[in-house]
Amino acid sequence: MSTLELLPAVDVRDGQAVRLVHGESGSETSYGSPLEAALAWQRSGAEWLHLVDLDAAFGTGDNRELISEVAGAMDIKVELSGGIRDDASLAAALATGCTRVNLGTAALETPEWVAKVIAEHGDKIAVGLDVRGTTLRGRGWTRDGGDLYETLERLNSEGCARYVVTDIAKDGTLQGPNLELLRNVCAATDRPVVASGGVSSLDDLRAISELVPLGVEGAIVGKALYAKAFTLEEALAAVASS
Ligand SMILES: O=C(O)c1ccccc1NCC(=O)[C@H](O)[C@H](O)COP(=O)(O)O
Repeated sequence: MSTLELLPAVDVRDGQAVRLVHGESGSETSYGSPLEAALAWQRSGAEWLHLVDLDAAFGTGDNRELISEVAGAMDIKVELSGGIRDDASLAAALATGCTRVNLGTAALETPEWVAKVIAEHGDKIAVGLDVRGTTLRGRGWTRDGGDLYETLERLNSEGCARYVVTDIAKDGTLQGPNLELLRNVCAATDRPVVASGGVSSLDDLRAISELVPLGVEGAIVGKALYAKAFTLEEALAAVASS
């Protein structure tokens, strides 16, 4: 069985590495320099970095130069997310040298553009399915954007390579991942799924690892690492032996 990939998260707001609760603007806890955080995860053995420009996601500006600096400093693969909604922001994201980008709002608001860039860029494009219940949320998770399973069916038919699935109710809460949601999404697609939101313990990571045969490829871990619930080295060892 393949090993679950781990993607430690660096979410950037106003130049700082932060974690939010339920993705809500204003709920930030700050964890200092994004570059230092990213380099620390790399030193600890990460193969991936999940890098988010929260200001771009919320429409409160952007951290484009800093994001580019962080991505450029990495020897590991980078997944870039936040505010990538048109040709200019996609070009800027890809120019960082990142391995892939996550589109969120655009998949809900400009589906024709998303179909076009999926056709052009293949597996450099993932779509973030950020849900409350089964309702998708866009614009920094502040606006409803349609039904999860209808959107998934459309994206499957357009050739979307991969989904990053977040239960907003769990995100940043250390309450454990929504395993049922992950199972349901895996049942509705044959594309790989990256789980995001709520990981609180090594047991959570072991539980997500059990979904690898169903199609879960990776897990994003944010708050638990910053809160020192476990180290990244411990997490990598836990998934390697699952
Ligand atoms: O990814 C986005 O575009 C985004 C937009 C608005 C609010 C939050 C957003 N992302 C948050 C993340 O990707 C978190 O890093 C990730 O879900 C980790 O969650 P957790 O392990 O619960 O801290």
